[in-house]
Amino acid sequence: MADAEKSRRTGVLLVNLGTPEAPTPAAIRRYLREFLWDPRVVELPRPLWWVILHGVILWTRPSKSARAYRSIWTDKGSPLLVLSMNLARAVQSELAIRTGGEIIVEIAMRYGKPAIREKLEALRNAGADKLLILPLYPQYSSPSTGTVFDAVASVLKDRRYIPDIEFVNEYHDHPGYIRAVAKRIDDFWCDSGKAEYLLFSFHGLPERSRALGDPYYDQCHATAALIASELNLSKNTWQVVFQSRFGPGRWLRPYCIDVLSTLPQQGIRSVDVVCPGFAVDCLETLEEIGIANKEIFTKAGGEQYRLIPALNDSAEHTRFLADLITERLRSENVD
Ligand SMILES: C=CC1=C(C)c2cc3[nH]c(cc4nc(cc5[nH]c(cc1n2)c(C)c5CCC(=O)O)C(CCC(=O)O)=C4C)c(C)c3C=C
Ligand SMILES: [Fe+2]
Ligand SMILES: [Fe+2]
Repeated sequence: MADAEKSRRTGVLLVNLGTPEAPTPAAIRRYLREFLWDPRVVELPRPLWWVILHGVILWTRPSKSARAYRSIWTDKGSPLLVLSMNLARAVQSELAIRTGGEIIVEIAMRYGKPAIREKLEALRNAGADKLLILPLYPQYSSPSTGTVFDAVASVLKDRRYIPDIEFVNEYHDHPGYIRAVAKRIDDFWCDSGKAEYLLFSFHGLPERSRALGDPYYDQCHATAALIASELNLSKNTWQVVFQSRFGPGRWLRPYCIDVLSTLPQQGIRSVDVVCPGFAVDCLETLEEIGIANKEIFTKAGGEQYRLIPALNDSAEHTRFLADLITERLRSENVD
């Protein structure tokens, strides 16, 4: 390809969290060592956290998590990785139809493989001199979105030439995203009937992050309210909860498990749970929400409990992300 032709290409890097390479304690230990050492993920002073992480967490958590990962692992690997790769392929095809070969899409994981460094190299080698970084987190938080920026900056720090860069830091209220999730829920209800109550469950965050200015809590509430309004849900039929608490401190509330264990006492026997903070299904949706929390609700007297799948590589998700990417690239050209 001629150089002039090459230099017109834009590289899109989709980034998700990352996942262990196998559902084994050893692989999970390697994954957690990298993930939990990120200062945006655990903000304790380094020497203290090093002792806790290496002295306690990495000895206890991997075998417990291995059981959870084994319950959701597929023939092709971890759902988070498989579904993220399928989604990236679908977005690449959609953009190829819309723009020819002008936009190249890659998927990287913040922790583990495929690494951000490797995929940024691949985009450079493919002739992309303009980059759009799109973390697959609809709501901004420092430990999810913020750390993607750190990782990209750390790769580019070693380069002489810094490409033109666009960083999408959130899309929590984008009308296309809201419509896509609302349609997902509506399709689920058309196929399988509607529960009495809908829980919007988001990954938790330490309460302290909110106090320090992280917009995550407000953005989660805004996303849920917009979806509820798109679906015309009445006020007392849905609520926002937070899941996946880690460690002993106070995290964003109400906790999903607390609400699930009290709903049956309030006469609510059937619940659907949707997770609009997760672009694709993963351990936190499939195991924690889909399996473990179902048991909590049933034990408390609940009768019907269902997890509504994430957008994954659906046509609605693919089209929305392709729209978001083209909008952002177009607005960058206009400015
Ligand atoms: C919105 C996205 C996420 C935020 C915010 C987030 C914050 C956060 N997470 C932990 C600790 C753990 N998270 C784990 C799994 C996990 N977390 C996210 C997303 C967000 N995390 C996803 C998509 C997953 C699933 C990964 C997969 O392989 O499918 C885990 C590991 C699993 C386990 O052992 O339970 C931990 C640990 C903290 C401490 C934190 C913010 C401070
Ligand atoms: Fe997490
Ligand atoms: Fe979890």
